[in-house]
Amino acid sequence: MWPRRGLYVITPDETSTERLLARVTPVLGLAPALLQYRNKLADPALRREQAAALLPLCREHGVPLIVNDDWRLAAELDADGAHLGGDDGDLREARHAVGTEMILGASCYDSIERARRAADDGASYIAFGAFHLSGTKPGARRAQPSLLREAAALALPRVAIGGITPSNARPLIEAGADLVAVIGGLFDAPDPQAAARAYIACFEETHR
Ligand SMILES: Cc1ncc(COP(=O)(O)OP(=O)(O)O)c(N)n1
Ligand SMILES: Cc1ncsc1CCOP(=O)(O)O
Ligand SMILES: [Mg+2]
Repeated sequence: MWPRRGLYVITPDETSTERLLARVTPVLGLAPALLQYRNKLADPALRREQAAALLPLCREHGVPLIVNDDWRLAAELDADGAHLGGDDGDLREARHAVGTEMILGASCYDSIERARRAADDGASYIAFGAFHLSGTKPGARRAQPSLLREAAALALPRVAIGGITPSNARPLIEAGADLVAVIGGLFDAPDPQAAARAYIACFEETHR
């Protein structure tokens, strides 16, 4: 059973596999709930290489590896899961193909309807956001924290994403975020490991 609460680390766009591993390792050492491999600069061969390189590292630290966008690659590599957005294929088809064990996350943006559909189609978690302006994805659709409360009825772990920092994470956790997914707040920080500690502390200090 994967952890249903805590920090969800997403990798930065990094074209050097060596540098990617060096950047991710200190954060993995803090045992975040999940790690997602996401790289919008990589071609298919580099994506395969980098996801495959992250897998043993994640296993060593006991952190489930989620592959962004591509459930087939996740299945092929025997990763722990995949994250699917609106342009990343059919969730129901993916669930049927990968079986019940694999973690399949779904982007629901600002839509409770989308979240209901994702729940019906076999999502393991539902992700909402962006809640704040994201430097990584400045054009991302924006969502309100009240959506996290509304989504409690779906009884799936709720992920908040988009411009989340240790300073603005607490209200989202109070509103119902079980996991906070972060790229820039970690990897643009001068000390990503210290930043990861600060996010983890938000969960320890915020009770619902
Ligand atoms: C945990 C999590 N939530 C949302 C997203 C965004 O997925 P998507 O809308 O497909 O956008 P890209 O990440 O592909 O740019 C995510 N990756 N992870
Ligand atoms: C992939 C994605 N989807 C909505 S915002 C976002 C980027 C999240 O990165 P950051 O934590 O840097 O805002
Ligand atoms: Mg996607």
